[in-house]
Amino acid sequence: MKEAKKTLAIVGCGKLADIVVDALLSGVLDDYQLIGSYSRTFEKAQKLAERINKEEIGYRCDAYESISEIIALKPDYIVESAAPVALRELALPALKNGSSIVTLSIGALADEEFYNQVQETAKKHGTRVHLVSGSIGGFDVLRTASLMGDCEITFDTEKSPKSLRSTSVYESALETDAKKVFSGNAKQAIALFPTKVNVAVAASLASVGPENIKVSVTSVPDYIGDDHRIEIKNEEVHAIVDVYSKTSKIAGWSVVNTLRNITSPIVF
Ligand SMILES: NC(=O)C1=CN([C@@H]2O[C@H](COP(=O)(O)OP(=O)(O)OC[C@H]3O[C@@H](n4cnc5c(N)ncnc54)[C@H](O)[C@@H]3O)[C@@H](O)[C@H]2O)C=CC1
Ligand SMILES: O=C([O-])CC(=O)C(=O)O
Repeated sequence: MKEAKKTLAIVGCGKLADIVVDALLSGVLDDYQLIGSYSRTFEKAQKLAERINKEEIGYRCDAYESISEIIALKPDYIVESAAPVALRELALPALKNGSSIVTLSIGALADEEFYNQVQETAKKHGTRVHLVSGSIGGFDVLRTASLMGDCEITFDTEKSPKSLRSTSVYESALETDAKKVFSGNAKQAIALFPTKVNVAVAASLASVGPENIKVSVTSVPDYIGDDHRIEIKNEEVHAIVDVYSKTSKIAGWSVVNTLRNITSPIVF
């Protein structure tokens, strides 16, 4: 018997959400139907819903004006592609109401109390939170190496000063001189760059925790894209996961990959 399609809603209708819709429309996510969208700006949610509706693919997607309306829809999965504050707002009520979450804004989980509440709520209600690989990868080796025993892990990012312009570390000298603009742990990093180092928190959650990973961010003039270099060592294993990406598209595609994995008979 053919399984019923899973229902999906998206919170945060920007560049990465658009990649999920591209995948839905091109048939790469045939096990899902996108039934609801929400974004801080209602027009963006409407625009995303219209992309589904104009194809006349046998169901409708509606745009909503609040996270609570999305939760009330009770979709099987909610894709969060907004910002850590949105994950904070939606996680507990959604998980309680029977929706699992696929999230990009993993930074919200650097707060241990929130992490524990999310974990307990999901467990109690039979729901799950999927942390996507985003702009990095290698969660398998990070989790496995840290299971084996004591390990050390570092996370070093290179970015262009352009992507730091909206942050407190920005100074005009960054346009001409390379500079390490942050050095600390993942909890401190996400507090300083709320939507730019979700990856560092993700790597820490897969290994030693947000306060025990050494994170640095270096600004490099005219750098195009982002490079994230993760290095983990224990007594036996020494692994380096280094992901360069020209744009953040890889993060959108990682949501698609996770959604496919959820319904796949063969699971990575
Ligand atoms: N884990 C990872 O590797 C990565 C994670 N991210 C996360 O994904 C998020 C989305 O990335 P993009 O699509 O590139 O950003 P974007 O700026 O193109 O789109 C985000 C959309 O969400 C909306 N939004 C922002 N805050 C919101 C809130 N509190 N409630 C509802 N809607 C809200 C914005 O209005 C915008 O339409 C980022 O903010 C970041 O937190 C981004 C890149 C990589
Ligand atoms: O795209 C990237 O390189 C990383 C990023 O924005 C994040 O982790 O939030």
